[in-house]
Amino acid sequence: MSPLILSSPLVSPSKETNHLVFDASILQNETNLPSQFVWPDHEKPVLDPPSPPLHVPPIDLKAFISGDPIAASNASRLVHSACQEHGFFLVFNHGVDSNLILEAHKVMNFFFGMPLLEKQKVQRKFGEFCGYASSFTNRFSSKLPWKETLSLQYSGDPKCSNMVQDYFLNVMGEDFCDIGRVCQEYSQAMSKLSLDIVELLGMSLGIERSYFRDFYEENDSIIRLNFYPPCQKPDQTLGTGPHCDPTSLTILHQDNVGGLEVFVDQKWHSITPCSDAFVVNIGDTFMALSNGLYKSCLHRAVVNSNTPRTSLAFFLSPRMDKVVRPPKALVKYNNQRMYPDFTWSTFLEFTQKHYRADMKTLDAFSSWLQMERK
Ligand SMILES: C=C1C[C@]23C[C@H]1CC[C@H]2[C@]1(C)CCC[C@@](C)(C(=O)O)[C@H]1[C@@H]3C(=O)O
Ligand SMILES: O=C(O)CCC(=O)C(=O)O
Ligand SMILES: [Fe+2]
Repeated sequence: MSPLILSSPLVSPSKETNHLVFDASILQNETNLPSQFVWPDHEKPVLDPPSPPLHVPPIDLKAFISGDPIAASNASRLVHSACQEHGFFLVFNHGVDSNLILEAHKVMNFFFGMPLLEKQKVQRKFGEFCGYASSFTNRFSSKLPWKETLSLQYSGDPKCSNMVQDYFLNVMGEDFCDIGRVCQEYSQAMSKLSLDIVELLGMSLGIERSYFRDFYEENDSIIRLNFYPPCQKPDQTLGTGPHCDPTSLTILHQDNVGGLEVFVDQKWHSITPCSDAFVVNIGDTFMALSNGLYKSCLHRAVVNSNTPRTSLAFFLSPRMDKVVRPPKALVKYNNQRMYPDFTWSTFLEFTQKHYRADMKTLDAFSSWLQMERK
C-alpha cells in the first residue's frame, strides 16, 4: 500500500484540491523518501558526527520566585547573557507537577498512535491553526516536515477558561474528554509558568518586574504536540525545518530521544534532553517587544531511523488584539524602534496564510506590514 495516499478531494473555500496524506505508520519503513520530504542539500542535517551539545544555562526558577535576592540576580544575569546571545535557557524547580508532564506525554502518544482516519477527524482546515496535521501536506508542496502535529489554542481569559478541553469535547467527542482534561491542565500550568518566566525576563531587562506579567496575563497562546516518526533516511529530511518561533516565548518539554538543535556561532548544536527541565526560547514577538535586545534564535528538529520522538511546545502569545510595542525604557538604549507596532493576531495570520515561518519571518512580516499600511 502506498505510503502516500491521494485523499478524497478536499473542498476548500474556493476550489477543489487533491492533496497527499502522509501515513506515518507506513512511510516510516520506506527507504526511498518521496521527493516532497527531501530537503535541499544546504538544509539537509549532517548527522555524523552528531551536532555538539550547546551549554544552555539552567535557571532555578523556585529560588527566583522565592524572592531570594542573590538567586534573583543570579538568574537575571544568566538569562540576560543567554537571551542576548542565542535566546535559549533551561528552567528547573519550575513547580509543574511531574505526573502532569508524564500524563501529557502519555496522552500525546495515545493520540498519535490512533489510526490515521481517527486523527483525520480533527484535520487542520485551510487557513485555520487548530487541528491535526501530517507533514502539512495540504499546506506546502516541498520541504515537508517529517512529523505529525496536533495544534490547540489556549486562552488565559477567564471567560474562555476551558478552550483546550472544549476543543476535544466539541470536535472529537466524549471519548476524548480525558485527553482534553490533561491538555487543558498542562496548558494552564504552562501559562502560569510562562508568567513567572516573563517576570524574570522583565527583571533581567531592568524594567518593572510586573510589566510583562501584566502584558501576558490574558494570553492567547498555542499548545502544539509534535510526533516525529522514525525515518529510514534521516539525513535527507527534517522533523521541523530551520526557523525562529514567531511567538513570544516557547516552553518545550522533549522526551529523552533528542533532536532539537540550535544554530549558534555558525554551527548546529544539540540541546540535551533533561526530563525535569523545560527548554525555553525567545520568539520573534518577544524580540520585537524587547526592541531587538533579546534574540529569537534559529533552531530545528532532526529525526532518527529507530525511535519515534515527541515534544510538547507551549507558545506564549499576547492577547490577539494587544499592540506589540517595546516599553519606552527599552527604546532609549538605541533610541530607535527596530520593528513596527503590530498585533499577534495579524502576525499569526501572516504565518498561516501568507508566509511559511523560517529564519526571516519577522523581517518579512515588517516589510509586508509596511506595504499593507501604504
Ligand atoms: C505561530 C506558529 C507557527 C508555527 C507554530 C507556531 C510557532 C512555530 C511555527 C513553526 C513550527 C515554525 C516552522 C514552520 C512551521 C510551519 C512548522 O513546521 O510547524 C511553523 C508552525 C506553523 O505555521 O504551523
Ligand atoms: O520538537 C522540537 O524539539 C522543536 C519543535 C519546534 O521548534 C517548534 O515546534 O517550533
Ligand atoms: Fe520552534
